[in-house]
Amino acid sequence: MATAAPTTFGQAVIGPPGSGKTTYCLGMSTFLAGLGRQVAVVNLDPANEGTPYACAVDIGELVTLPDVMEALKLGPNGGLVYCMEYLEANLDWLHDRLAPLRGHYLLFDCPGQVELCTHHGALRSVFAQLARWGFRLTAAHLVDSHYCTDPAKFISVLCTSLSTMLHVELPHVNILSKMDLIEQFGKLAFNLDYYTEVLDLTYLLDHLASDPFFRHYRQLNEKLVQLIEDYSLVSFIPLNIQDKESVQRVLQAVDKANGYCFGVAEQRSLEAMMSAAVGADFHFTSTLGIQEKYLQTPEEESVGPEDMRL
Ligand SMILES: Nc1nc2c(ncn2[C@@H]2O[C@H](COP(=O)(O)OP(=O)(O)OP(=O)(O)O)[C@@H](O)[C@H]2O)c(=O)[nH]1
Repeated sequence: MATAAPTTFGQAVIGPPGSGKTTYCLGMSTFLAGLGRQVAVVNLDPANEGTPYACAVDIGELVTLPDVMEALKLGPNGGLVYCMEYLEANLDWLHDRLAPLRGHYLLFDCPGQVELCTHHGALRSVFAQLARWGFRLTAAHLVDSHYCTDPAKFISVLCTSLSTMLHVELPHVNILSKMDLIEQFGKLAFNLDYYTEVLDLTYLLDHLASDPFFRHYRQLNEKLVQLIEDYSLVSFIPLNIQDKESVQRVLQAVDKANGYCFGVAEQRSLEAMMSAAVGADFHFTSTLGIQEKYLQTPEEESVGPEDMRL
């Protein structure tokens, strides 16, 4: 009698270019290996030339962006779309490469082109096929946290995150990456939990209206914000990939989303179910902790750099 393939859990790591996907795959795979999970990273980004992690499967064996651009005289965007359509048409290649990795915990490093996750069909159909083959993936969607410091950019991040959630059709965790750099380009207008919980965006609209340029677009922004609030799906988990605590918080959310925490392995069942039950509380207190770590308080701001020296 044929034995059933072991359930394979993992993450599809997606997000705009430069949001930190490859760095996340390296950091998360190291963290998971430390926990004792048998982890493997699959590079599905044909633009990645040389990855910092050891690749168990590399799309570069099937198709590369430079080859496609040269052969078909396409630019980088058209080339990437073609590569993903090529992968979609050659899923048996992926199936064969993944077969020996059944039972591993898989991280898929995906290309960053935004339309692949918001409206183009190729990547979505790759994910759908993976689900049919029994891979239980969570989409780990990274966005650069410094967008929080600009209300207009934050609204567009919310729109992109929402359409990605609706399009990709996987259990989904939105992540604000590079928390250590959040205030690199300006101060946050509100506490961090305002941006992570996404509960009431009216204040953001008011803040935006103080800018003479955006005042003219108030109605448009109102409608966008209303759409995001009506769906009530988008929220974020802050991450600094160098900080183990924040990597662990992301992993908890990911494990909850794809059901890994309810599995039989590890001594985790009860504890994991409890963490699922108190998730809302935990998330709130953890955001406060992160705020204290990475954002300056008004008192600290009033102290000059000399005063802060020990
Ligand atoms: N300070 C800081 N830098 C980070 C963090 N995560 C990623 N980076 C940096 O951000 C830059 C982009 O990271 P990548 O991992 O290449 O981003 P990517 O999303 O894979 O980029 P593409 O492959 O172009 O889509 C690199 O210089 C990383 O070192 C973080 O948590 N903190």
